[in-house]
Amino acid sequence: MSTSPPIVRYLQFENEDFETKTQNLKNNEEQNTTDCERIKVFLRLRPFTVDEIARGEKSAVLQVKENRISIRPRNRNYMSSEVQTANEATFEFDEIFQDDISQSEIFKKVAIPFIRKLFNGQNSMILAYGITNAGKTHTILGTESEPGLIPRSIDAIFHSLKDRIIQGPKTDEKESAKYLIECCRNVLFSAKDENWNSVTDSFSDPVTGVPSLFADDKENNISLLSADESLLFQVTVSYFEIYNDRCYDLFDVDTLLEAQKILKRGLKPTTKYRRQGLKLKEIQNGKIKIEGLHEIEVSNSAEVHRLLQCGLKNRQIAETLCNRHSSRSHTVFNVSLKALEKVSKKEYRSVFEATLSFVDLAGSERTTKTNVTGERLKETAQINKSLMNLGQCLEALRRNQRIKELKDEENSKKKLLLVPYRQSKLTLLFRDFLQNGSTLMIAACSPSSSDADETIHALRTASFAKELKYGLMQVHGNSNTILNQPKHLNGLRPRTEERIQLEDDTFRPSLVDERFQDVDELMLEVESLRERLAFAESRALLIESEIRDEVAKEMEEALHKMEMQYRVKLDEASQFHEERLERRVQLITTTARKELGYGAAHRAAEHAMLNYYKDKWETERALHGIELSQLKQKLRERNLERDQLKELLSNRTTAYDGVSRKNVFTQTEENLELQKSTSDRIDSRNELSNLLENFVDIVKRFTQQLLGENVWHQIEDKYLVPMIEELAREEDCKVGQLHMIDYVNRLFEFLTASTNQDVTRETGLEPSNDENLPNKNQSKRRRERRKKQTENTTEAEHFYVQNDSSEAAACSDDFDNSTSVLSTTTPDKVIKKSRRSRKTKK
Ligand SMILES: Nc1ncnc2c1ncn2[C@@H]1O[C@H](COP(=O)(O)OP(=O)(O)OP(=O)(O)O)[C@@H](O)[C@H]1O
Repeated sequence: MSTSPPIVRYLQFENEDFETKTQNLKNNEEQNTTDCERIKVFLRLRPFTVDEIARGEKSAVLQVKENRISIRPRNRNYMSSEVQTANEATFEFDEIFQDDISQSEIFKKVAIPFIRKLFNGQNSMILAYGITNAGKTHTILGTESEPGLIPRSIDAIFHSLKDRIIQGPKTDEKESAKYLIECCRNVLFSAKDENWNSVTDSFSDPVTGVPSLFADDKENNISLLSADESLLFQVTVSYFEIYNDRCYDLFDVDTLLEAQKILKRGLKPTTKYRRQGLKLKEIQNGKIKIEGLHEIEVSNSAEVHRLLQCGLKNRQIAETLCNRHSSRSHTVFNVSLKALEKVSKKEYRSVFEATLSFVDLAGSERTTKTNVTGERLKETAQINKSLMNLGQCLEALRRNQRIKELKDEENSKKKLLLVPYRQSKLTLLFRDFLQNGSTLMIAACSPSSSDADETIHALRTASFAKELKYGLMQVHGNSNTILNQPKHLNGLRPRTEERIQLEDDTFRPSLVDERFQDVDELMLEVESLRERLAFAESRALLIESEIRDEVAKEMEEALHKMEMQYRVKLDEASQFHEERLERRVQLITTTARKELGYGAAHRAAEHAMLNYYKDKWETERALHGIELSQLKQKLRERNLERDQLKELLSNRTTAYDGVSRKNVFTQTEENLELQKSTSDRIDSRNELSNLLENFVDIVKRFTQQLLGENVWHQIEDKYLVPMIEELAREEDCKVGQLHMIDYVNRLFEFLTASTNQDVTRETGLEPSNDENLPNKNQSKRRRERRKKQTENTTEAEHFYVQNDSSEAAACSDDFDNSTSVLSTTTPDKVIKKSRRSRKTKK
């Protein structure tokens, strides 16, 4: 069972205590000062892998002598002139670990001095650098059977501190740690990852008594890792990765929960998986803080191992779901110690805070060699860029350091190089370590000849680091930590400032450094402004799209409303027009029915009248025809009688002599002729006058009834009066008869045409084409009269007229028949004969 750790109450440092503590810590530090003067670079040569042996790879390592290594380049053309000439590249390091060195030896030589520094309140960083597949992860993390630096260091820390580890006050962060572990356990269990228990069980747990890696390791002499006996410690850990120049928290619970869901569906790459990138923020004195990074307080190494598994799982899920290649990111694992001193039973005061960072850099590789494309190419480019930037920073630092070391007036005036920390997140975060902190670099080296060129390039960069010396050793300070500074440690601030004051006696940064710092600050500000701008732009875009959506929605609603209104109006209008049309149809139907009845009666009367006059006309005409034929017959008989008398007379003349007889006969003949013509004339005139009277009477009635008073007067003036006058002038009764027949024919023609036109007007049929008709003007007048009537009529009347046209046409046909009968009874031959007879008479 675990004993509950004491609750810490933080107190302000008192100045006297602080001085004493500082002196003690400084003494402790002195023994390590020589180690910390410059960045140390170790080279670790890995053995050939199974694959390489299978491929029959040759070794690129020509020679390893003490701390020097010579590598044969694969392609000399890419190398510097020195290497080209010598056909080898030689590098010197602080120490070279051959391929047979064990993980525990590496731990002893590399990590133990840094754990000591951590206990003494010094920030430090262990950095694994090298090309891909060179053995960096193997060194930093190791495997289950061969744990690397991190698990061993954690184990060593907890083993050394044992029961001096205390728990801080309950914070949200602590709660989230428990939650994270729980989530992680669920994730791992759901993934049926059996490594979980086996990995965690293999490490020590001081509380539960699980044996430590170092429990029986007398050789390593872990007890050397001693910390001030009077101090208690709080341990926190954090884990993050830098992928495509963005920071991601590997202890992020949300991503784990998201992963948990995806795991249930089966782990497959998906575009829906999005991780929240963390922002870098500048805090006091130009320090960089990662906003939102989880720092989890831990009480035993088993807990840390679980958390480490959580982080690795998170990374693995991200790799799988984002279809990312393994180790394409830089990972950083931080272990932080807060040293506390007990001042009373329940009260503690903070002494220092320090962090040990383990950095596993992604391996550089040639894109042309691996033929990567798309997202993989972008990853590789980002990795190469950040590593190149790291190399540039190291080179710039080395050159600036050399200039400073010369202490020559002329040289010191030379322009110092600007160290490009801000060109990548990696160098920006490690700036303090590179400038001031205690750093150790492990250059992982592949022995394979196929990797020789890349190895040479990486080792050259590493060798730059080797030459660097720390500008300032910050003992017990927390200024170069890349972790967030907890608020409750504000009590340490006066002490830290005082320490910096002391350190200023030994080292005062040059004006150039200050200027650089200004530039750095400005650049950081520029970067933060850029980020704010990008955020503002994305926010503006979001707002714009929201507004657009809103406006579009409003417009859609308005249009819909309008459409509905118009629909209603349209329905109303169509209903109104339908009703109106119906009413009109009804009205027209009613009116038409009425008008149709009246029109039919009217036309029936007209028709009956016409028939009556037609019959009468026929009778009269037949009568006059008989009379005329009787007269003609009489005329023929008289002529025959005369011819007989003439023949008798000539016979008698031949029988008697003498002129006197002839003269007597001639005289008698003339007298007879005169007598005969006189008696004929008297008889015919009486008949003719009777005929004329009847005729005029019929025409008058007919015309007045059918065509009107005006037409009658016109006929009277134009035909009847001239006819009567001519007949009166004509003494010859026969000629008078012929004239009368002529007049009658003309009058018939006129009447026929007038009647046709009248009927046509009423029925809508075409008028006659006879241009010579005398009643043209009259017809026109009739048309006008009819038009006036039509204007006053309603649509119903038009409707009636059209529908009644057949009846009118039938009426017109009857009249045509009657007039044609009349016309045929007055043949042209009679007229021609009368004309001939008139001519002969003249
Ligand atoms: N010292 C060693 N002893 C035995 N095997 C090793 C050693 N170093 C590395 N290996 C093996 O070499 C392979 C590559 O190692 P590792 O994954 O650590 O390379 P890396 O540099 O981290 O690669 P990357 O940059 O791609 O992550 C692994 O299979 C690992 O087990």
